Amino acid sequence: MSHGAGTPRDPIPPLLLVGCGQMGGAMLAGWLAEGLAPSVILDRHRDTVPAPHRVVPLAADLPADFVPSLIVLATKPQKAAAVIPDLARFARHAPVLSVMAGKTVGGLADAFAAAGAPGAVVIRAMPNTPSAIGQGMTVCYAPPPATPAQRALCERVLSAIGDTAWVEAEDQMDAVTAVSGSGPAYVFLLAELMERAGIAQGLPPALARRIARRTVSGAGALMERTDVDAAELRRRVTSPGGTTQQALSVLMAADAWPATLDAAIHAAALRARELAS
Ligand SMILES: NC(=O)C1=CN([C@@H]2O[C@H](COP(=O)(O)OP(=O)(O)OC[C@H]3O[C@@H](n4cnc5c(N)ncnc54)[C@H](O)[C@@H]3O)[C@@H](O)[C@H]2O)C=CC1
Ligand SMILES: O=C(O)[C@@H]1CCC=N1
Repeated sequence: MSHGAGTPRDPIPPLLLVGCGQMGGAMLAGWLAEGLAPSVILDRHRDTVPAPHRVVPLAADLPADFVPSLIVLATKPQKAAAVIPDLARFARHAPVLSVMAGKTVGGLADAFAAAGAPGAVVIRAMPNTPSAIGQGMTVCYAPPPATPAQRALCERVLSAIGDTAWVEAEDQMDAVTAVSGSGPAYVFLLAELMERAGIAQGLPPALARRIARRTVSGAGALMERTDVDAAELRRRVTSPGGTTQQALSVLMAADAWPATLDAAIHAAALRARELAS
């Protein structure tokens, strides 16, 4: 997130980023754009990072002299057990920020303890992919052992790539995951379906694609710049007896979007709970 010309900030503290796929890569892009202290990325599927950062394919290749301020865990939840033993030596000195869906701070701290880092502090965050352009939404949860300084460190790192919020109850992270973690996919699906429907209505594919994408991004940008409720912004498009009202009578039928989105978000939250184990 830009902090304005003429107000240079210290770089984001050095990170050990473990897992640099879709989400880790999106966060890294955001951090690189904001200025990141020399950091190390562990992922055998990532070839390069700009200097002075380093990428290593295997935990055995992690530089012995590297002292990260924060370990960002961004592998799939199913890989957590495999990767944690290699990170224990770092977790004795730096907090761990897990962005993995479902995985609880207690379960992760236990895994670090079993791997030889009994005092490891794990903080959870649920970011989303617009972090790549500083437009992310990240919600965090810190358990009681986390110090104010450790919370502030996570806030510094995550606020560099978008908006942040904190919850006091860890079980809310599953609902957050279902709304804002997975949420960009719902919005991209909307663009996809609008494009397809435009083509079905006879538009040239390139034009259908362009107007669908621009409508979604323009509506998002408009919402970003106002506190007006989404429902009111919707009403402002809806002329009585006009075209939008006809469309919304389909979309807003009780068994249409209201029920569908509710069921979708419920399913995602349930899945997050399952991923805990
Ligand atoms: N994709 C998204 O939009 C979001 C994902 N997340 C979370 O982020 C995590 C990663 O998800 P994605 O980036 O989508 O998955 P991904 O599959 O794109 O990335 C995972 C990366 O981890 C790497 N990896 C696997 N084993 C490793 C190991 N032992 N050491 C180091 N790196 C290893 C893989 O090579 C891969 O690049 C998941 O836990 C997910 O719940 C959270 C919010 C949003
Ligand atoms: O689909 C997933 O499980 C991850 C978590 C939120 C977004 N992607």
